[in-house]
Amino acid sequence: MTTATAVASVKDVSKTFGARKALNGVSVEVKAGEMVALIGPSGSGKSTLLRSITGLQSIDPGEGTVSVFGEVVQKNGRVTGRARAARQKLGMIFQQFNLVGRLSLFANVMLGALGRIPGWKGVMGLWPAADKDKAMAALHRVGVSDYAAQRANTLSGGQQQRGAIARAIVQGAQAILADEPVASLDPVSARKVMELLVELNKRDGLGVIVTLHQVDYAIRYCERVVALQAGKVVYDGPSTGLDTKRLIEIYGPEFEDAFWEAKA
Ligand SMILES: Nc1ncnc2c1ncn2[C@@H]1O[C@H](COP(=O)(O)OP(=O)(O)OP(=O)(O)O)[C@@H](O)[C@H]1O
Repeated sequence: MTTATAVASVKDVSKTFGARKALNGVSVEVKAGEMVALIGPSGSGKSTLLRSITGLQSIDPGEGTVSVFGEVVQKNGRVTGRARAARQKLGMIFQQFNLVGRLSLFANVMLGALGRIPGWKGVMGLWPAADKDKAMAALHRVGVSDYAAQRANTLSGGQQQRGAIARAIVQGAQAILADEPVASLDPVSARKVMELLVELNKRDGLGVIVTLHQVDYAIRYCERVVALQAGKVVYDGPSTGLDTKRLIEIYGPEFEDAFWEAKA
């Protein structure tokens, strides 16, 4: 049953690329305040599922629907007019950070507020003082306020990713959707980013959906895990329920590679 407070409600969603079904009848609901890891072997459909929720990827025509915070954002294979407003409630974090490299970290974080600032003011740098304060507070919170004036492309990956999280905070996101947020980071930076996501979930009540290559992180940081295999949900339950047998079933020959940090 769909609840109005669900961050995302995905019902019977398929997505076909040519002859390949990236998603094959997927149904998942993530409630507000949950922190859910999406795991599965390479090509199992994790990113496609996340992109379908954000409306960046249209789903196959048919019965499948995607709702975000109670608004239907995909129906009959089409992204609806509600998707844009719903997306505003989602802070998106990507593997490659998606900051504007030539802009300062501060300006990048201010871009999170752009949805609320008339364009010309944003372009001229005439940010309202309250938003500037908010941006600095967000940078401070994620631990990179010392780098506010530095160009984003001169920052380390971990600093950039924390900046991207600050941008989501300034945006006023009610949930974070993170696609492989730690895949390009060293283990220490990766842990800091995962701890930040946990903190936003536990302290601020933000829903978090995070795709992860490394099962270690899913088990350590997320209470619920949804595992995909060839576009189908093959596990949806507590991370504590993922024993070796299950993981071998999910990953097959890639099983050992899924424990990236343990081997490092
Ligand atoms: N735009 C596209 N065009 C064609 N095929 C695509 C496209 N996007 C995804 N696919 C295919 O859909 C399947 C699922 O891809 P997806 O990126 O969702 O998997 P994933 O689980 O996120 O993989 P990875 O862990 O390697 O990032 C793959 O077979 C992929 O090649």
